[in-house]
Amino acid sequence: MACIDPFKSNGKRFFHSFVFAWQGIISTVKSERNFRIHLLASVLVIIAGIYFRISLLEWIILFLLIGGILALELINTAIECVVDLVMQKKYHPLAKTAKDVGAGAVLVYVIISVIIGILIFIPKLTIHQ
Ligand SMILES: Nc1ncnc2c1ncn2[C@@H]1O[C@H](COP(=O)(O)OP(=O)(O)OP(=O)(O)O)[C@@H](O)[C@H]1O
Repeated sequence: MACIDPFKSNGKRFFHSFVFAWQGIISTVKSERNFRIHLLASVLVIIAGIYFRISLLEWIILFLLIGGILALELINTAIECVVDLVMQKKYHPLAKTAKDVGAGAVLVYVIISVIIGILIFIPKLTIHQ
């Protein structure tokens, strides 16, 4: 939360915000199987990019897609946590909508990323044969 501790120096606050963000990423890696799958897929895509010697523009596109998926998955996890915290195991159609829409956002980005990945790598596969 902004301005929660006015006595902390700006430098310390800046450093702490990195530590908290890193803690959020680590807890998502530990708790979310989908996030781990996306991380593994990202590593495989990077290895494929090195193997096929893709262009600078293709690297930029790939990193935008990888970063987008991981960031969206983190936001989706945050939505799930807030819903679970508020609902305390109670059922509500709006809680379902919130979770399903968050998951849908990730799915849309994954589908687009797969299509772009195919457009980048399929021509390279045919050239290599
Ligand atoms: N409190 C709730 N009220 C209504 N529907 C819910 C609630 N919690 C989860 N759901 C719905 O139940 C289904 C499964 O949810 P669940 O929480 O098990 O998985 P998730 O959070 O969507 O994803 P993950 O696999 O990452 O845990 C989803 O359709 C979700 O929208």
